[in-house]
Amino acid sequence: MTQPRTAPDDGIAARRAALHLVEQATGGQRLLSETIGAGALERLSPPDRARAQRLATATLRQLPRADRALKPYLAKQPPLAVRNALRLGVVEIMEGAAPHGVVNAMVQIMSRGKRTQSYKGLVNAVLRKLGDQPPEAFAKLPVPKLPNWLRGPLVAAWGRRAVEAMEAVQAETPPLDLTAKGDPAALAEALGGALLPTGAVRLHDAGQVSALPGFEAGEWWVQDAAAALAARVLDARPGERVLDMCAAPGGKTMQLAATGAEVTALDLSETRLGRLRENLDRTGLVARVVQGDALEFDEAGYDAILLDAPCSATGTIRRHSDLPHAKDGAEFGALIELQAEMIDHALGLLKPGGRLVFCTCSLLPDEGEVQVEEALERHAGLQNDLAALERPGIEPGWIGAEGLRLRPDYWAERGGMDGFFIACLRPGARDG
Ligand SMILES: C[S@@+](CC[C@H](N)C(=O)[O-])C[C@H]1O[C@@H](n2cnc3c(N)ncnc32)[C@H](O)[C@@H]1O
Repeated sequence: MTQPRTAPDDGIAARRAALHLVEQATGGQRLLSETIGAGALERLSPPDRARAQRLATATLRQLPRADRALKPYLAKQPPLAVRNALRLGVVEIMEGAAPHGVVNAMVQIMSRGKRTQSYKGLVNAVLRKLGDQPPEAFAKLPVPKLPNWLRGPLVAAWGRRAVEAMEAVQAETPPLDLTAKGDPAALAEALGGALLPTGAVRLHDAGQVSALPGFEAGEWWVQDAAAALAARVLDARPGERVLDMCAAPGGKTMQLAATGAEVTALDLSETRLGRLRENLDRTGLVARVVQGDALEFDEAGYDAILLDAPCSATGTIRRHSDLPHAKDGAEFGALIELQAEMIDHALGLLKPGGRLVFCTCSLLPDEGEVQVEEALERHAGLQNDLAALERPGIEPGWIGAEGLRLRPDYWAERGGMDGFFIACLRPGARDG
């Protein structure tokens, strides 16, 4: 698939860009963030960029349903670029787009590519037939299942019914969650959103984020309701020295800075720190930004450290539907080792009486509960402060023996939440 063009059109540029993203995920095992980071959407207008991302994410979310819907019409599989065009087309139709517009756009896109032009008749015929189907036919297709490499460990950890409930939430377009810089109730009212019990503001069908009121003025930032809880558990106070150890792009840094704490935001990635700086500029919040490896950072004496460690990100699949297609779990072992090293290093940077909040956006106990169990074994006197997890809106049933476990199927009727694990650790006299 060639790079997208920018001229105003009938959604052609956005759809071509979406196809490029889908092709990279399904054929190149590249996450959308990686393809976008490499400049895939740079030549598009902001609305087309948002549309391309939305289309690619929806297509990857519904891929198994699209394949089922297409199967009766395909005697043999066409090349991947054509298959992905059919998948994208059928998902748009499933989600209520006018079939003739989708068919015309896809036929045009096929006719522009050397490898695809001979398939434009097939694309035309198949999408027209699918466009004639009643929308209920798509709604009855089975809920997409997670791939076996991930489903197996999740069923072992949480049980089959819980995983099915997570898959049902992951099959839906997630709402947009915002964290307010000021009063969340006022923000919810201004944007017509719902104020969640934990203080996040939830919007359904929000559209292009940067076009929402208050974005330019930095009155809020996008942050999943579950992700927002880690900084709440840390409960930073004005004047405290706080280290955000893996900080970029800065959702939690902004929460910490908004408390009046003296925040240092550390991250290995200069590119991601660029986004953190933009976020601080937009919101007018202040933090000291440091680029570096957390394991080599040796400035000690912090009152509190937030360690939002690099992880499998398996808790974020409802927002990042590319992950199950682009990943296979091969690198998770190395991440689990890195998380343990980071916990040990962070404990050594706390001042006596300090606290470490460790969190990951993972559904795998190896990146959450097991990390805490093993840290307690490695560090004599280390305390697991479960009382710190009792924050407004956090349901008692979410708190386990090792920490706060959040899952996509919690608040399912409200649109779910990302999977997260959060724990608050306090070194004893013999540790730290
Ligand atoms: C889960 S993300 C952090 C999200 C961030 N806390 C937020 O709320 O916006 C993990 C971060 O760890 C960073 N990272 C990975 N390895 C690192 C290391 N050795 N030292 C510091 N940061 C690292 C990545 O660049 C990434 O930005």
